Amino acid sequence: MNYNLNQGSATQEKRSTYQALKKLIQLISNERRNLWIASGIILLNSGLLLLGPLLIGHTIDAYVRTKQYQGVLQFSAILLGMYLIAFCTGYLQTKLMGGVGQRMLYTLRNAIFNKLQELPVAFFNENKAGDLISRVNSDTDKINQFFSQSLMQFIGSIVTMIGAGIFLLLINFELGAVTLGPAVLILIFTALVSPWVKRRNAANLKSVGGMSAEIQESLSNFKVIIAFNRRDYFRKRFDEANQNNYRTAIGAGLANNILMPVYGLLSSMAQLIVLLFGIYLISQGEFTIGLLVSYLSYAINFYNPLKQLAALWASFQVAMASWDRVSQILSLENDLPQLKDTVETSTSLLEFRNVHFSYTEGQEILHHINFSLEKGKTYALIGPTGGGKTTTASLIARLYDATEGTVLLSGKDIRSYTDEERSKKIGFILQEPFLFSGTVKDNILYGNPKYQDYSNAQLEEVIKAANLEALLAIFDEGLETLVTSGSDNISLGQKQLIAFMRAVLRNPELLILDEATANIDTITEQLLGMILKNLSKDTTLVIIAHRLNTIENADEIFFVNSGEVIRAGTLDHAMDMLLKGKRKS
Ligand SMILES: Nc1ncnc2c1ncn2[C@@H]1O[C@H](COP(=O)(O)OP(=O)(O)OP(=O)(O)O)[C@@H](O)[C@H]1O
Repeated sequence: MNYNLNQGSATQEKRSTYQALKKLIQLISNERRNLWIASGIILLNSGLLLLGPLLIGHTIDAYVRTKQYQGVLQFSAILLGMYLIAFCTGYLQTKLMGGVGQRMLYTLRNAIFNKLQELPVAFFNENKAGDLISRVNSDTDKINQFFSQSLMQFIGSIVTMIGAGIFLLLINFELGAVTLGPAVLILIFTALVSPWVKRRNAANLKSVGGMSAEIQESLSNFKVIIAFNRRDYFRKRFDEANQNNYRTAIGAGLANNILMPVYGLLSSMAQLIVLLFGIYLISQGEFTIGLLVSYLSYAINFYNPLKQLAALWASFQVAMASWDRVSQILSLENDLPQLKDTVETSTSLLEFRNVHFSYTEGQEILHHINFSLEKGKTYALIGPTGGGKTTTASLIARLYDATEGTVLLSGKDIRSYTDEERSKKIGFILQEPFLFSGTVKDNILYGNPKYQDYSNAQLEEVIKAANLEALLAIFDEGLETLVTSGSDNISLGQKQLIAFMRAVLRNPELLILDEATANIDTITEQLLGMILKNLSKDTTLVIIAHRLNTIENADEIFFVNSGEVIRAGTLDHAMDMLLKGKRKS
């Protein structure tokens, strides 16, 4: 599966705006009550707004022209009451929708974050963290802004327009038809430019994601940048990303505002038509001044919301473009599905059967691999850089699935285990261990529910029983040693020790160490060797190492080169192969 969100094919389905909107609305389905109340308020407000001109027209014709000022005062008081009700209900509606928007934002961010947690390693290889952060933070906020600030105005404007349009046609059909003529032009124009507006906004959001990715990359690599004095290089890259964002923002701004002047012009034209045609009708005795005043108000009530819609339409298009980016993530599926229980077909703890693997289609990294690992034995994977050791280990831990062939764990297809079952059986100490902010204890217990509620004293007992005591002693404050964000207060070797303790305490059946001792001094390395030796006799070890002394106790050595895994026999032979880069079948 192509997980690259910035390549068209990662979008699972091309959807119409209607379908996209329908899916988005589903997210706030539990807000039905609030939405109904808000909609009721809109209807009430629009009704009051539409009743106003009728009352004003009636007041002019019935009381102003006949100079009955008491009637004028009475109707003015009614109008004032109506405006006050509209003010209060408008406030209530803003409050309701603000809450709906924030809850939607909360749900949406949770949904994306949970989806990100479900996705496989391949997804994170293909996408930059900065772009993903921008989708989680900024795109969701754009959707929230539309829902909390614009949606009800949007609906209110449409309701008022429809109501005003009906009044215009009812009062005088001919005049109404002429008045509404420019609106038809506006509709056609809007329908024509909308896809373009959405594209401009999508390009802008993409550039915001790109800029965020640049910032993230330079911030997380700042030491290399400073050490290599490459600040100018990153400044230039950021400047390019910023310029791109500037260009696309101008494009989006223009697109978002293009409707405004057109709406303004056509709305003024409509009012001019009403005035000219209305005066003509009055001169013919078919219309009254009061009716013309009402009529003009309705025309304004029709075209003003239309102008407002032009602004709201832009916010709608931004929200839709944001939703496309967000739903792209939500519609992705993990391409490492769990198979239904399969039959046991191997007696080994782990077996690679005719395994082929490619990260990218057409570029095979592992070719036709066959080997098996037995319970309680220690295996070493050696070979030149880029030969495929980490890839082989990643397939053992099912970070990826074989493109062809099968990996069997305890005799069954590795794909038939749940993530929980598999991660319980297999421990993987990565080349670059990652630690979370917190304490050494938090990091050691990460992913280990068994000791989660243990006190420090109890945990220290467990650590002692696992022979890890000497490793913990390396940390000044023991279990309570702080690991700060980015874990810069801890050396790389110390990080590897924490990752080591984390993996050993989980007591897996198969433990993979990928260059796990590369940054550890020889004495501590010997200590780790002892700890590994004292692991349960049933634990199988897979050690990837460049330093050959690390693997001298291995029961079997595999030489991994050019995507092939070959039994290397003795350590001397393996060394010979490594030195000569010789390939042997
Ligand atoms: N995420 C990835 N996407 C595409 N290609 C990859 C990816 N990771 C590794 N490769 C490629 O796969 C090949 C094998 O890489 P791998 O990391 O398995 O080698 P290795 O033997 O572990 O190297 P080292 O000793 O340097 O850790 C290399 O050609 C590498 O470029």
